Amino acid sequence: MADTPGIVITGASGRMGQMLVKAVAASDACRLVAALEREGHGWVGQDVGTAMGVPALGVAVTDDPVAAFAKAQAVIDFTAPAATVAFAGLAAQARAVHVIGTTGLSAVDIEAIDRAAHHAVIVRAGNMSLGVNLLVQLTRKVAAALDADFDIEIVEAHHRHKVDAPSGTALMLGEAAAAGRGVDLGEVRQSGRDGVTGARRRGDIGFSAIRGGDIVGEHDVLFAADGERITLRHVATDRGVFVRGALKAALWGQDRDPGHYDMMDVLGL
Ligand SMILES: NC(=O)C1=CN([C@@H]2O[C@H](COP(=O)(O)OP(=O)(O)OC[C@H]3O[C@@H](n4cnc5c(N)ncnc54)[C@H](O)[C@@H]3O)[C@@H](O)[C@H]2O)C=CC1
Ligand SMILES: O=C(O)C1=N[C@H](C(=O)O)C[C@H](O)C1
Repeated sequence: MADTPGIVITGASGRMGQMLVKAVAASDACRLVAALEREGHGWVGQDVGTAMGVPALGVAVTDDPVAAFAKAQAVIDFTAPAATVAFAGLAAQARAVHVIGTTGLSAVDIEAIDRAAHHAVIVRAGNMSLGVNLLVQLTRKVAAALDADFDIEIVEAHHRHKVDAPSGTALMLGEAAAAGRGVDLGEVRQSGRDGVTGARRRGDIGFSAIRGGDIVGEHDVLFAADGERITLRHVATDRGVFVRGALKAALWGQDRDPGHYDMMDVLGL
């Protein structure tokens, strides 16, 4: 239907991109208006459905973000940091809602996204699933209830293709644990122990990353004290949980005031 929001999917050939293209094309609540890939990608110019090996969807893959965003009310973006920063500026110029799932963003990247959010709605989260966003809240509460006798360790596991560590989700959980404890994560973050590291520093928040096979995404927050342990765990077995969250965010963002939002805002948590 022409009056539903038009959506662009960036990184259309990616693991998330392909699932998002299919979900938008199948939805009654929005329309697929463009599928974007990087310049030189073999899919550019082909129908995105045909390229994915499903029936044609009547949308050719493009490498022109300006033309694609001009047709859209929302851009759903699971690509890579440099692309996402560029898309934030272009989506803001087009006044399209920009849903950002990309992880591995630096502090400088996030500042650039903040600037774009003065002009348009941006919803950004290292994890779009309902379950993880609830786990973030639980982590903050448990960390606030316990003192530093409980060592906090965050363990994440992902597929062999993932390029960033710790995962965006692990960092969300670490930020929540630090906030619950009333400390700055930057002061207590401990990533990548190797060699003679010395004993654990009281109050540190540790991160460990496992990479292998086709693991979709698993996160444990461990609170370990003398004589007892608590583990909070989320296991994603299907990327559909991220797709559902991203579509929800794209629709939620319509007619909102410009700003940099997250999935807590979208889910009302
Ligand atoms: N927030 C969340 O809930 C989730 C976040 N992610 C994040 O999303 C990102 C993508 O993940 P995957 O789909 O597994 O990766 P992928 O590598 O399968 O897909 C990325 C796609 O982006 C495309 N791309 C890169 N630069 C581009 C550009 N300049 N213009 C257009 N397309 C470009 C690539 O060609 C590729 O097709 C990662 O940062 C990942 O951590 C993944 C799943 C859930
Ligand atoms: O790269 C992935 O696959 C995922 N990335 C996100 C992250 O970095 O936390 C979310 C999810 O865990 C899958």
